[in-house]
Amino acid sequence: MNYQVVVVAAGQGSRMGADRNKVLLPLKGTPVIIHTLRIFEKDPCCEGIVLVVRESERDLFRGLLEKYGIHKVVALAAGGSERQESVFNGLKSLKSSDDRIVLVHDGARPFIDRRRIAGVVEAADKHGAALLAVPVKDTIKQVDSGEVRKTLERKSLWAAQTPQAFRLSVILRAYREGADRHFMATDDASLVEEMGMLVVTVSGSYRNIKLTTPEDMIIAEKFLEEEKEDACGPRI
Ligand SMILES: Nc1ccn([C@@H]2O[C@H](COP(=O)(O)OP(=O)(O)OP(=O)(O)O)[C@@H](O)[C@H]2O)c(=O)n1
Ligand SMILES: C[C@](O)(CO)[C@H](O)COP(=O)(O)O
Repeated sequence: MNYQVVVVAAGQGSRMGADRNKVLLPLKGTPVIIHTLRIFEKDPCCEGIVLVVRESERDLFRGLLEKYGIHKVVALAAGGSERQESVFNGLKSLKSSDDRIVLVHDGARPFIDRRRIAGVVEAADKHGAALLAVPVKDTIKQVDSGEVRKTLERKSLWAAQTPQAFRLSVILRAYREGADRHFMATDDASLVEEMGMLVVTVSGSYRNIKLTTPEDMIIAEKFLEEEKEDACGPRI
């Protein structure tokens, strides 16, 4: 099933502590964001990409798209001070009918695969809203000022990933209502949940990491090495 995708790349990358936007950092010599965009560029079901970037980096991203032959980006939308604002700007830039499926994906997640993209698109077509998620591996504690307040029951806890997929009418309404009510969320599905609508999960991958801190870059380089070995066979 065809879809369009909003890819957000307008963050500060403060937890990465790099000298630039973390999605511009190189992985095996190629910017993180290009690794991410290539997946959608090569997916025949992807009808178009809206890329959300900081105004100050608009020309830089345009140059990268040209250099690496990313042709499916149909619009560059303006990033905001929070991810939620960036996503909303991206959604408003989409030219699509209300019943079509749209994905929202973090530019900092370059290890998504087409099978899982198809799975979350299909789930959104059936239910209206879906996200990739994986069971948490650690025990999660609710802590206040260094004191444990509660240990959450791990078997019901899942870590949300992206892409998150929605019928366009559903996610646009969720973002508009969230803005009207000044409801802040760290992911997109939360805004749909806030409306009391069903959101379903699709099994994600532990490889679908969000590059957030420097350790994640080390893991990402290793993932790329493995992908290269798989493609070309193990090095003798
Ligand atoms: N105002 C923002 C904040 C985040 N993002 C994007 O949302 C994704 C997930 O956000 P996160 O990992 O938090 O990125 P940063 O906000 O850049 O990181 P940090 O919180 O460490 O500053 C990233 O691809 C980031 O570029 C965005 O487009 N606009
Ligand atoms: C959307 C997300 O990737 C789901 O886990 C996550 O909430 C993004 O959080 P961030 O602080 O904007 O990276």
